[in-house]
Amino acid sequence: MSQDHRPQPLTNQVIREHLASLAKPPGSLGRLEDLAFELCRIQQTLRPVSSPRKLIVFGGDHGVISEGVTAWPGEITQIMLDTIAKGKAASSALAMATSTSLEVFDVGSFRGGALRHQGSSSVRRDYWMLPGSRNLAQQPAMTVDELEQGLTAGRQIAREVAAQGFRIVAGGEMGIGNTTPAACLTSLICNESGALVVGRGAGADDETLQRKTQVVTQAVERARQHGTGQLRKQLAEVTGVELATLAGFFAESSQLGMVVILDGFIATAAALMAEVLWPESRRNWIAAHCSTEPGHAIALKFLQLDPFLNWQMRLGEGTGALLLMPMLDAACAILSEMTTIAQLQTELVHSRT
Ligand SMILES: O=C(O)c1ccc[n+]([C@@H]2O[C@H](COP(=O)([O-])O)[C@@H](O)[C@H]2O)c1
Ligand SMILES: Cc1cc2nc[nH]c2cc1C
Repeated sequence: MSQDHRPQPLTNQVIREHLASLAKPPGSLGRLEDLAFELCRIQQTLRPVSSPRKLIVFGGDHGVISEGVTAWPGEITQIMLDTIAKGKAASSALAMATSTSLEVFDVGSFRGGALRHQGSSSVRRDYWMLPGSRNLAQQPAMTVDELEQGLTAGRQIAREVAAQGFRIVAGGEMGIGNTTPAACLTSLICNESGALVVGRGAGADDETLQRKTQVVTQAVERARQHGTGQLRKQLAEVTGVELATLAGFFAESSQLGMVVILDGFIATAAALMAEVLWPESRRNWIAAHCSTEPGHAIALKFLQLDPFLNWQMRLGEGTGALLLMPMLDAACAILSEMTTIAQLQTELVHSRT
């Protein structure tokens, strides 16, 4: 009889027993043990790695800003993408501090098309596809074909990153106005009211918040009219270019076996889209933190992800994901360096003889 030589999957039980066998009271490293567990489970080894790692920041603009849903002008998207690539933004600083590679893609800023063939910036524009999404208060933000193009671009970028040898990836975003489509997607997918998922984004005042809630509520109502059998049509109504690309990136990164670190509210809204399009993509995801945007906790609960940090952050750009990187190193270190309780018992016996 021929024997099956395929490697047996590493079960959750084996991982738990291994963590319990290390030289400490069982469970005493708290959430660090949960993080170590996740790395073992995803990488299917008791000696996981936390590097090499890379953050991709995806940029896009949003036609809906003409409704007055954000405190900032759209031009800031482009300026911040350049600032991140030049090493002068929060994400650049944290990527440097955590030994994480960083690449910036403009996939849909208003002016990206005009800048596409200028080689002077380190922002990549080879996947640029649209001068922003359309105003989702008035019409579908994207066509189904455009949504598909965004998803495909994100999947292609994930393949590039995997081919470069990265084992841990994070996806971040930069897009003035993008908490509006993120709130729409969260409301639509998690079946929650607009009022519960809308927040102040990058600093909306009371009036802006009220307008934004109305815009989100109405757009989601319109999207729902397509019916659940028309998922892509529903999503295209209320999404954005960087969100679509992120969704493809998250889904394909899982498919390729990389560990995916999720960032804030917008990144998680893109992850929601990936999960409904490619169910079980979430198996390779780790939620770094919970943003102060009220929709974020709702989206994470839907994905059954328990965030590791709660640092009252709401910046985006992948900053929350970057903050978790040193903790991934810590989780790998306990697994590779610690001795076992069994060893302590042996030493105890020796010390008594
Ligand atoms: O990551 C988050 O949780 C987060 C929460 C609020 C705002 N942001 C960032 O702020 C921008 C969107 O805010 P807004 O108000 O213009 O929709 C966008 O560039 C995001 O990266 C990010
Ligand atoms: C300055 C600024 C930086 C950002 N980074 C991510 N979103 C942002 C929004 C603003 C406004």
